[in-house]
Amino acid sequence: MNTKAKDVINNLLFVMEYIAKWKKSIFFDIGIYSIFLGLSPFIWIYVPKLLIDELTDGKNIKKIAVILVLALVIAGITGYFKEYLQGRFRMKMNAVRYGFIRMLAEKTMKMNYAYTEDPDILKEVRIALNTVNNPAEGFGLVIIKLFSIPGNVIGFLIFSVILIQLNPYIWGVLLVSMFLSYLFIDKANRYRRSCKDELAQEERMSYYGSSKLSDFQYGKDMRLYGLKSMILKKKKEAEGKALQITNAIKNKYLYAGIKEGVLMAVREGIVYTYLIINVLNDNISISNFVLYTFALNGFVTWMQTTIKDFADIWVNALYVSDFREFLKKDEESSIDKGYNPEASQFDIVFENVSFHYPNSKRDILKDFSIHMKAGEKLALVGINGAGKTTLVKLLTRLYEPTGGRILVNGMDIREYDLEQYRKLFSVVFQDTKVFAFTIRENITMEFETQEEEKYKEALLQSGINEKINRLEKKDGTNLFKIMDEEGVELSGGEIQKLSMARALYKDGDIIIMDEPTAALDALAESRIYTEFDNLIKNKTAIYISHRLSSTRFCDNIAFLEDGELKEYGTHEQLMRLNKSYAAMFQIQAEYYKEEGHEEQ
Ligand SMILES: Nc1ncnc2c1ncn2[C@@H]1O[C@H](COP(=O)(O)OP(=O)(O)OP(=O)(O)O)[C@@H](O)[C@H]1O
Repeated sequence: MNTKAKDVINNLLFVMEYIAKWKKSIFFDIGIYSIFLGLSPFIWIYVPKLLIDELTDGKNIKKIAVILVLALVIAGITGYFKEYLQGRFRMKMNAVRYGFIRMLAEKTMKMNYAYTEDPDILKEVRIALNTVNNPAEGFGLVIIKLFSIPGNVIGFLIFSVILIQLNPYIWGVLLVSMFLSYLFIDKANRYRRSCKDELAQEERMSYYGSSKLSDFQYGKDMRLYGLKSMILKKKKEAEGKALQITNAIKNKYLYAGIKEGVLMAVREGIVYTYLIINVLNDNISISNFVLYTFALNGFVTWMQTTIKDFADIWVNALYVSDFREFLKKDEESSIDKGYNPEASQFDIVFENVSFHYPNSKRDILKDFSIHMKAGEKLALVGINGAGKTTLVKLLTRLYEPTGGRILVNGMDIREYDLEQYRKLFSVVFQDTKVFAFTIRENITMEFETQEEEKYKEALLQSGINEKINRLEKKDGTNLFKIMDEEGVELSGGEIQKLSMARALYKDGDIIIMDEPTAALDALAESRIYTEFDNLIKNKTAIYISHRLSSTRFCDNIAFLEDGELKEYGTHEQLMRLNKSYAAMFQIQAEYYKEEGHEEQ
């Protein structure tokens, strides 16, 4: 068996495995539906023959009426059940498809974070999404075809028996034409599949454009910088290319259709000539002529449907490969040994750590070493782009060092169970993201708040309670108007307070604050400074800030320059050293004196 056929079979087994897991009853529905589908057309093949026989020979009106009524009742019942089963099946098919969508979403979340900025991987995400998102493609189509193929095969076999009785050669002609039809459709299907990467690329650009145009968070920049026309142009260009690709695909199917039409003319010509000659020579009765013509038509329709079903299931089962390939992508923990970081305090060691981002050769960190004792509060300072946030990303295992290692309580952080390890951290990011959920949900990140007291304390300590108290629905207010027209938008400072509340509620054992007060007003900032010890308690903490006055309440200061640790010590030691840190501090102090804010 060639590898493609093996892939198709493995993929079908994969889909069936999950159907069995999530919606076993589908198999029962398939069985019943197949019987109805396979047998129902025979009513309309045999009924005309029986009627003609009765009309020409028996002429028994009662018998004719019984045949007709029985046929109509059976046709009505089978028709109803077919519709009913189809409707039921579609619902179940969607339930299974949603399962695969969830599987994809979970995988994307577990995927190595570095992949999220790799354009090739993003294209693969798009392709995998296409495989699950559209019910008429990929998984959806495979499941639908699994539903109809058995019935079609039953019908095909019964038609074959009738036709072989007529003439095996005629049946042979039909089979050959069926094989040729399959080749025509398969060629078009293969062409469509060969376009998937290119199409996904253009669709991604088009989707990016639509999502940004309709995302009100981008609205300000777009309006003020007149970005709308540029984005629309890029989107239109991508859509134009996508249309070109889909048009070329459509033409391939059109061409397959023309070839199929010619084939049909030849096939029908041969078969009808044969039948007519036999009727004229009295080898076939008129009622059998009718039976055979109906059987022929039925067989051809059946054949076409079955061929299309097989060709569709073949190509769409291959799309399932894209999805499965994506599931195999590296997850975040390369040497995860599943250790649980159990302790009440944690020390952190960066040991000769070097790092460059994927797709970039520039070393952001160079041989960086530092030792933070358990409970130590470290201020990380340096100019823009020095590598401070990158250090945090490495410590929280969003990226892995390209050289050296990071130890927490003496163990290489990659050996910890990732989920348990991440529970250690309460991080306030510079660019915290909030979701279109309630304020409470945005803080607790839980469906139902687990610790009410801790939650209330976090609201108070972060200062976000003042905003909440002014809202009619308090912390039940939704953010943004995307889901709720009464939703609110928070200011930059309020988002920062929310982010602080989120970190405090999480109550991680290691606290990281990356510019936590950059958007806060002077009062809110000073409250964070005075409350700092109370907020951090005896936990290990990293505080990144350009406001050097904030470094005063940290035990040590690490001054980074160009990815290297240039100065390290207490504020007094670095001031005595009188180098870059001291110079920076003096400049800020001067400014504050001039502005009339006495810093020291
Ligand atoms: N995903 C990325 N891919 C490539 N380069 C990146 C990426 N993220 C950051 N960088 C680069 O890494 C360097 C260090 O960035 P980082 O955010 O760590 O600096 P920082 O010291 O926190 O700066 P700031 O004070 O402005 O916040 C920057 O030059 C930045 O351009």
